[in-house]
Amino acid sequence: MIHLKQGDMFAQVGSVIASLMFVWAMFKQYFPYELRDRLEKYTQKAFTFVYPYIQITFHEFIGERLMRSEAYSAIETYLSSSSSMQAKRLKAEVVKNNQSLVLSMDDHEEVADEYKGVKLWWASGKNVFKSQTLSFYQITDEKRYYKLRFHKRHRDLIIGPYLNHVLKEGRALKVKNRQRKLYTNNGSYWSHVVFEHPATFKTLALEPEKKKEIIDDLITFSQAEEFYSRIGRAWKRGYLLYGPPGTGKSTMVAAMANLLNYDIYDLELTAVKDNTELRKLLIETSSKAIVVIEDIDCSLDLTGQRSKKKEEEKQGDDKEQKPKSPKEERDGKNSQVTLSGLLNFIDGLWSACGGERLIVFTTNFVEKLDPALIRKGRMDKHIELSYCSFEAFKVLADNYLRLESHHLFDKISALLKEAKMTPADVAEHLMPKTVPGNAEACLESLIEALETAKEEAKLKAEEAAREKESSSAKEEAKEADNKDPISEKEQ
Ligand SMILES: Nc1ncnc2c1ncn2[C@@H]1O[C@H](COP(=O)(O)OP(=O)(O)OP(=O)(O)O)[C@@H](O)[C@H]1O
Repeated sequence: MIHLKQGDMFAQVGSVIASLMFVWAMFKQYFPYELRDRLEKYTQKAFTFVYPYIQITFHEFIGERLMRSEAYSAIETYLSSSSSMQAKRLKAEVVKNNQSLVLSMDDHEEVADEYKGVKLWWASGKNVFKSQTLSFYQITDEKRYYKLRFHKRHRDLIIGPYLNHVLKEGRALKVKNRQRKLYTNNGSYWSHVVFEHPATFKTLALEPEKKKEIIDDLITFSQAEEFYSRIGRAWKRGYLLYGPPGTGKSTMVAAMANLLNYDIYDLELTAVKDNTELRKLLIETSSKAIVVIEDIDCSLDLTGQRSKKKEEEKQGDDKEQKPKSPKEERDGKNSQVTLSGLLNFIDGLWSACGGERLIVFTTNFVEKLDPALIRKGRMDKHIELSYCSFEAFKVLADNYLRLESHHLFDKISALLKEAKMTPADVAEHLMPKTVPGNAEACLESLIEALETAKEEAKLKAEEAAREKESSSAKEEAKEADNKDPISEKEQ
């Protein structure tokens, strides 16, 4: 308490001195130059001696390119929590898809803060510049700043731990309030929309143990900044999601982003001209992001590029390159991104810029991918998403029909073991077709579809067995024909 009163007293002394300084600034021109210089030197000394406060200014813009300062915006967010309680004039900003309001102090307001029993003051202000005159209009430019004032005896505490605390809190609040984005690239530029996919791990149809393992892995990653820096690795992790179409690969990417509160950069590789453009796109991604390349096997002709190249070299294939067909052009075969460019994108020197990034590839044909692309260290975790199991079905039944058990579940469990059906197909049957929904009708429709799928699978298996039999009979006949007639005679 005494401390705070002392602080207030100093603040008053400070403001008297500041007024004197102002008067001095007005009248100093009437003094001879030499005297003025000396007077100024001694008044500065006296001022710092009497005025016991340190003042730090944080400008809104920094650098030659006038980038918005990260520290300024973290301070702005930090102060939004305390200033809304104290300041009388506030600015309002709507965030999170128009669902919440963030208040911050308006220009020329002052609020007090306290850290470990030490009081300090934050003031907001702005400088207005008249930059250009355009016919009748005067263009003005505003540059805002925050000023932090504290007693000089607390210098070490404020410059070190307190400012770190402000920046950390401010960044954390910003992440909490931010509206997440879904980016896509148009050539070498990212454009975005607000990311609003509702998928979560709770709604994802997957075996519980597998789900838990993935969630634990993701959370461990997101909290492992220190670990990654200790072991000297860039703070990023690669996920390869593979499996047939409709097994939830894209849904899982959305669930990952929702779990970790990350943005998604959906990279359309076929629209990227070359490796340089790819690197530029990578540099422009922020941290706390998932960079996803969907259907990587179709994106570019990267599959087994190395082995193909070797084969060509062996054959001494020096044929002239054929002109590309319109389909090839459309499919992005005109992109000059190479496998090595993509490998560099994943774990080259540039990949460490930004940090806290997941790189996710999805594919239906994992066996087609070049092993170098998916080796551990690049794609650290390989996750297979497959046909719907009974455990996965139970998640869908709970989501779609609010059913935890039903007398038809046993039948469905038995059928799912024999018939292959993707979660997407199962989900389609569980979609209510009437209002109000009829759960039993949905389950029966699923059973019917599973029985058909089972029948089809049986027919396919029989046909495959017949084909195998006839081809081995053909092989045997061929072998008999090729047998040496002399050795046969001898026998
Ligand atoms: N495991 C799952 N859990 C919940 N819903 C799923 C799951 N798999 C598929 N679905 C549903 O099926 C639809 C298609 O799924 P999704 O696009 O994620 O599959 P995919 O594996 O990415 O397919 P593709 O390989 O064709 O891109 C989704 O809208 C989702 O509702």
